[in-house]
Amino acid sequence: MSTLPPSPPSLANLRREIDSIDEQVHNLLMQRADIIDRLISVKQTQEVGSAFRPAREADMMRRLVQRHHGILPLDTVESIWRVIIATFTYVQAPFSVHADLSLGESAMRDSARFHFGFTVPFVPHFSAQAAVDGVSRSKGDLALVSATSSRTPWWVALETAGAPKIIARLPFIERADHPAALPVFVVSRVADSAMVTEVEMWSVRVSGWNAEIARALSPLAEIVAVPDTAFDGAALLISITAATSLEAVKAALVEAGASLRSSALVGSHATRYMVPPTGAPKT
Ligand SMILES: C=C(O[C@@H]1C=C(C(=O)O)C=C[C@H]1O)C(=O)O
Repeated sequence: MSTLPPSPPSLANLRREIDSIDEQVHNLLMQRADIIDRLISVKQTQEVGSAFRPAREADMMRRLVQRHHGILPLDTVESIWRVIIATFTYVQAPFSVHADLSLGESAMRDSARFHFGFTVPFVPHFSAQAAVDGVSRSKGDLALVSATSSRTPWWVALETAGAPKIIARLPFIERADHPAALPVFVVSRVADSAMVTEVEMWSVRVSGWNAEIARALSPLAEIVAVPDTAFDGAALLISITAATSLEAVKAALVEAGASLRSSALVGSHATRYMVPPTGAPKT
């Protein structure tokens, strides 16, 4: 005698399961929000510029990727958590995101919306300098500027004590097919204790800058350069990772024929974190 195969669950039952999960997710988010009041007083959020904590956020995003599995796309989980985290930061201390649109509007807008959602106000600017000025005038706003190219040496404005600093590089989780892949620096004022110092960002001014020197330096460090005609030189924004040192980069600059005029630390961020493209075959 053959037994009948178990009948598949009804659509109505599956929808009841989904409704129950949605309710739990919503309740948990409201519980998460209930913690904010207590967090504000413990963290003294109001006293130090932005409530944004780059070290904590980079760590949370990495753990999210590490525990994620299954058919739900990583893009979706990452964007949901970016909106959760950015909105909770905003609820602690309202801030705006000032974005430089001068190098292309759509990619920058995608990055801002992916990383900060639609609740955090978006303020468009037509130069990196203007976006950074917007942050300098504010208490806890953030600026988003390209991390790979620039028309002006906007980072020079970060050299003074009390000026905002580069605090993060987005996306936190890099991959070849990232939906908001534009490499972006976040500039803001945050508590020193909240900074990640794995990659230091240095503003270095040199004279005698040319394409050959840029080529000689490229294996050693990532550099954004803006020519400075007054000194036949350049304003450089240099990433110093654990694999190199400012001294080594300076020595290579001099070796290649440039002379150093000044250097100043203008921020730091977490080590870049790469995952394979979504759907890439496992190796
Ligand atoms: C909640 C905090 O503040 C912000 C919001 C976070 C969140 O919602 O998880 C995480 C880091 C901060 O940018 C915190 O500092 O822990």
